[in-house]
Amino acid sequence: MTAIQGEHLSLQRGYFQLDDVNITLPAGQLTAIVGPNGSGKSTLLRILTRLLKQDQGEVSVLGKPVEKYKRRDLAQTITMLPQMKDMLPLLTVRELVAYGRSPHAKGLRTRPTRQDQQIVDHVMEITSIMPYADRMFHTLSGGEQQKARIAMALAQQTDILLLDEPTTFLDITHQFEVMDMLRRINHESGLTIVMVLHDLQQAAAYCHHMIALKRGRIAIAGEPRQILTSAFLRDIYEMNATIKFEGGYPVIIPTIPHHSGGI
Ligand SMILES: Nc1ncnc2c1ncn2[C@@H]1O[C@H](COP(=O)(O)OP(=O)(O)OP(=O)(O)O)[C@@H](O)[C@H]1O
Repeated sequence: MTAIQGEHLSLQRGYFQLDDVNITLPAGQLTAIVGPNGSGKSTLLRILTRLLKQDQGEVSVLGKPVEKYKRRDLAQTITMLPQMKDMLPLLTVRELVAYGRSPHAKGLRTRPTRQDQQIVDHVMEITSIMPYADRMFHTLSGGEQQKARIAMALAQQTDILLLDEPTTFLDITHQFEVMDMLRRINHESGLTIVMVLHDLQQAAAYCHHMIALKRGRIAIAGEPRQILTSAFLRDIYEMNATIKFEGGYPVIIPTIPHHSGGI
């Protein structure tokens, strides 16, 4: 089953052109969208979530054209967590997570229901942020903040979660903690998770499916361990490297030119 389908998507933004992109995001899987800086990853995510309108092409979400969704129905189906730098609200962690329930509020009701509270508690448990529930969000470390933001997105209880660079700015321990957590949630609940990632090793180790963009076009898509090759790195990132699998984990070994007199 397909979670999101984009057909012949094009958009001109200044000098940048997203050019006839055809994309299929499988339901119930972890998908990585990768590609060099400025290749159009965030632009594509924003089109897929109707935050940006394409010049041409169609997007369908769970088989239904995205423009046929009422705003509230779409917010109950799909959520996108933007990059971390975009958000620093003056709320407690619990208030922030509860904010994820807003698409489910009935009428003008602003007070959370008992069910809302149970969902908020549940997502704070599974993201291990319960100990910070009453702390102000801005006092948390980067890794704790990212888990709180993910909890807020999970509280929205959508079928599809899109994350723009969920591990950027995190130290290596927190990067793996977040990736492990997302894989566990996908495995346990079948939530469709789509992430823009810069770390190709993590993308290949954790994701079922990988889509690479280059200069506004889809360069290649497929099973990450199959497509992550030296040719992939040369064609898409213009770098020379070899790839080894150590204990099943892909390791990129760059070819570093030797300069006389260097280290
Ligand atoms: N509002 C805008 N006006 C003009 N150009 C824009 C606008 N927004 C984005 N762009 C350009 O579109 C291109 C693609 O941007 P986008 O943010 O989608 O790339 P990205 O692949 O997500 O990059 P990164 O990995 O650096 O986050 C970039 O060259 C960017 O400068």
